[in-house]
Amino acid sequence: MLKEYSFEKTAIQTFADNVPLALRTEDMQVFYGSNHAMHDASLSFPKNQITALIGASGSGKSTYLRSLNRMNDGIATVTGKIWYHDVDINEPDVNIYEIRRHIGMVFQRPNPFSKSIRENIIYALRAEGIKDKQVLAERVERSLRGAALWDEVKDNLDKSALALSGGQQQRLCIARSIAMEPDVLLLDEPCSALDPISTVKVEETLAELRKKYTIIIVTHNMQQAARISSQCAFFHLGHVMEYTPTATMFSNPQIPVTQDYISGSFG
Ligand SMILES: Nc1ncnc2c1ncn2[C@@H]1O[C@H](COP(=O)(O)OP(=O)(O)OP(=O)(O)O)[C@@H](O)[C@H]1O
Repeated sequence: MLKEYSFEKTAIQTFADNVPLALRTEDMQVFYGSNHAMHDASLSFPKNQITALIGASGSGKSTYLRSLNRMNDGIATVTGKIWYHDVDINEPDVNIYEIRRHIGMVFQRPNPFSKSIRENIIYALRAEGIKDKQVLAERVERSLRGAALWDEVKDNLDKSALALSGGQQQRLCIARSIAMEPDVLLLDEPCSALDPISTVKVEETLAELRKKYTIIIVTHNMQQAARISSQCAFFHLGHVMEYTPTATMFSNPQIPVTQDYISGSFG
């Protein structure tokens, strides 16, 4: 039986004024009808770092992540503020397509379009009005290199994306996201459908991408969170309970619920 923990006792780090932030939420609450799925989530995400969101199934990690680029529009009611630079992107009048250009998302299951590798990358760019062949070719190469896929596919860009392995497809989805040159990349358990070798490739890719992008990743895999993230947020039953440097979370968790989760008592 799951112990009851106090939601009053949390350990949430904030950052000094001189730490540049890519994104910040203030008192975010999410409701699916009458289900209050996320309570008072106030977190800051430093630029060019990887932040991992961890917690048991149903704790609200995806709900929180999806709210960051308004993917919950029409599905849930999200209140509170989501600061991207000086703009509260949770305001109804902001352009959500524009937001998603800056805050891209990669999903759990690789979901390439049923088109060629090249087309997967340039589809959205064309929709943005980029027509110049040279520019498109450069973006294809840059994005595939960024996602550490270029060497494996450069001679087969017209091959169907669906013929790639699962791990390659996921890196193609990352390439598709970074082709839009976002600032922030949200990843919802991007490795859960991948084998260990593909997982290592994706993790290496993320470590490289961090130099250019801010990354927020949901993962069930605590070893993965420990390997790749600078800070970690632990979610429990729709509450952010602890947000600390990753080394602290795994070696010296601050509150009982995190200690129990990390030590495998539940989840
Ligand atoms: N589309 C939806 N409609 C209604 N309720 C939802 C929806 N998505 C999530 N929920 C509810 O919100 C709560 C949090 O779910 P969420 O998927 O965010 O958790 P999670 O921590 O990401 O779980 P998992 O690790 O299993 O993906 C759960 O009670 C879930 O049933």
